Amino acid sequence: MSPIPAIKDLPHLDDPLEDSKRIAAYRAVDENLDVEVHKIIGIGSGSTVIYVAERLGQYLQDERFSQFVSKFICIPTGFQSRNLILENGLQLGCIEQHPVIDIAFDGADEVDVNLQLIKGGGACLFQEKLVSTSSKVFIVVADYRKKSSQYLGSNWKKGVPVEVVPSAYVRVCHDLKNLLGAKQVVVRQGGSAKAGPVVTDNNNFILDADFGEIQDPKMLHENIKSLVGVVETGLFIDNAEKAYFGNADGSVEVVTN
Ligand SMILES: O=C(CO)[C@H](O)[C@H](O)COP(=O)(O)O
Repeated sequence: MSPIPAIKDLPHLDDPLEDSKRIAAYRAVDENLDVEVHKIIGIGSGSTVIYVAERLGQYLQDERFSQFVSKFICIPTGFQSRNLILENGLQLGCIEQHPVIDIAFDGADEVDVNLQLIKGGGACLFQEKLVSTSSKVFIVVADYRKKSSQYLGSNWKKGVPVEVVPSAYVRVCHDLKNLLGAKQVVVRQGGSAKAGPVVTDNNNFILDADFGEIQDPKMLHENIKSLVGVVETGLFIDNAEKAYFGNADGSVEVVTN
């Protein structure tokens, strides 16, 4: 057993960007987790949420909190998230058994002033949305680059991620361009790690649809969702309660809805 490291005493990591992710995640956990109340915890995906799971692992090692945290059931948003839960000694659960989650933490690709989000840069958007919309409280953890300068699409230039059923991808590409006005739609590729498209944890494809700056993310989400073949969009609407943005100087900006 060892007490949770105090944030002010943490040694710097090799990369200041990593410091900013870690400080956002640690602060988000410390300020929002109530070990006596929260029992079912959603754990998102990406490089920032790694530090959320790490912090929960530290709580588990602290004798003041261990009896509570050892009983937490953590609900993953995909393969990576599942491994984070296990690697940090936390109990893994599934959303079929726990459809109501007390609190969830996840990263984001861009966050606007109203806490509307673009997510899905890691291709986990469907399960991330399932978990975040099943949570009583949803907290976003991000580094400073994710804070939108104005509209969604100002910072994240890769387009809105859209998860589609594989047999429908050509039809959805067509509809995104011709019905909804996307400037460009690409089928996300595995790159050097895989010839051909990325296949999600749900065996679907991801389309990245460039709509430029998005003035009405709610309407765009609803329009995309209405297309046949679309499983889910990476626009997370009216869901996040707070966002923690870590800065390179070690400060954290907290935005609340
Ligand atoms: O939506 C996601 C994965 O689908 C991630 O949460 C998002 O890409 C942010 O990742 P990171 O914390 O690495 O910046």
